[in-house]
Amino acid sequence: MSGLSAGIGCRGLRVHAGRRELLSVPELHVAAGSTLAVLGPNGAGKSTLLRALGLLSSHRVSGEILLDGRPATRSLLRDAIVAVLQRPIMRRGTVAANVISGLRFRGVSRREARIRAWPWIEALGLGPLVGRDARSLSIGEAQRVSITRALAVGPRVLLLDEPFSGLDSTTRADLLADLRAALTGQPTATILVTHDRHEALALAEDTALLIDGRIRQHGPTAEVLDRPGDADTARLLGYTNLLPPALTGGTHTLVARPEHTQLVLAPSDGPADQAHDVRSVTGTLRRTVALGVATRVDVDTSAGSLTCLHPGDVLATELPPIGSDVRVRIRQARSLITADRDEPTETLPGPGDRQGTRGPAFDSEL
Ligand SMILES: Nc1ncnc2c1ncn2[C@@H]1O[C@H](COP(=O)(O)OP(=O)(O)OP(=O)(O)O)[C@@H](O)[C@H]1O
Repeated sequence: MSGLSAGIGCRGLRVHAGRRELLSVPELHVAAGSTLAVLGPNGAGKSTLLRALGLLSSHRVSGEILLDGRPATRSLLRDAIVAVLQRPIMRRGTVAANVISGLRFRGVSRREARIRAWPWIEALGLGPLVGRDARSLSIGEAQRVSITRALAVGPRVLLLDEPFSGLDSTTRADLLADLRAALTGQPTATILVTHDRHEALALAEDTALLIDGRIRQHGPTAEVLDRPGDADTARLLGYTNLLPPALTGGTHTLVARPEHTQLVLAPSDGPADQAHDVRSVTGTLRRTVALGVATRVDVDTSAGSLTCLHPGDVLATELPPIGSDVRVRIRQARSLITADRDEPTETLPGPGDRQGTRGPAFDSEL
């Protein structure tokens, strides 16, 4: 492999449906032994990218798919790639039969397949389920079987098309952790497509943000998730409050997460009233929604709407009436980075805010 980088990638990849360009990726490489998350909203082109990488697209595709640095053919890719889809497909028979079926499909004898699959069955905790009828499994169990089947093949390339999206949060967290552990040290190049930044954080060293068929940002996951480059990527990453200079009196557009944006409910809530203090903006209270674990408060400002999130239940008596003039305090915000990435990232720890301000935010999903 001298001079060629092991893994999968593409060069000048473009996908069209009729005249519409669905995807344009000038260059992408996922090295053997590493995981890339492709994070994007619905319709961004994530599945289009996976299908194109497997040369399985039904659309017009141009450019090169590279396997270990060389242009790949469909048959080379068929041998190299295993895909796990959003909905697990279980064949008739037991869990054990399903796990070995990927190897059997590739011509491995039943005996050899059992020997090779067993460490993966153990690693993914499927031991107690091996004798079960695979069609009687819950969706979480079936997805675990589907991932184990893929890993047992020892694929050079593993494509994961939102396999965790139908799972409850505990099942998803457990499976993500087990998969990450299982992939560690393996020579597999893995691509996870997802719309969930928490999955990217849990599984992938690197993340690419895909919006409208183009990669807007690409780099180490923690860095990409915490440094939105523009309003679209900020929204994708949970920085849904946009604070232009006209609103804050500052010099850069800032973005903030709802959980770092709160109504000033009492004077003791902090010194948020200095002139031009970017931690404080004014607006009109539009509505409040009790979410159980938090109270959401929407505020209209001269530059659009802001969402505030207060932990726990805020009593109605503590909240000003709808239509009141209110002040909103921004406890942490980021400057949108520019293309040259030299613009300073502005982080604003609020008074008494002891949270770390670097690194990805492990905030709750709203
Ligand atoms: N035959 C087609 N003609 C026109 N547009 C198409 C066609 N097939 C797909 N598209 C469009 O391509 C875009 C990308 O679709 P794709 O399924 O790759 O997105 P995605 O990021 O995987 O979305 P999701 O998260 O919703 O699955 C979408 O806007 C979709 O409407």
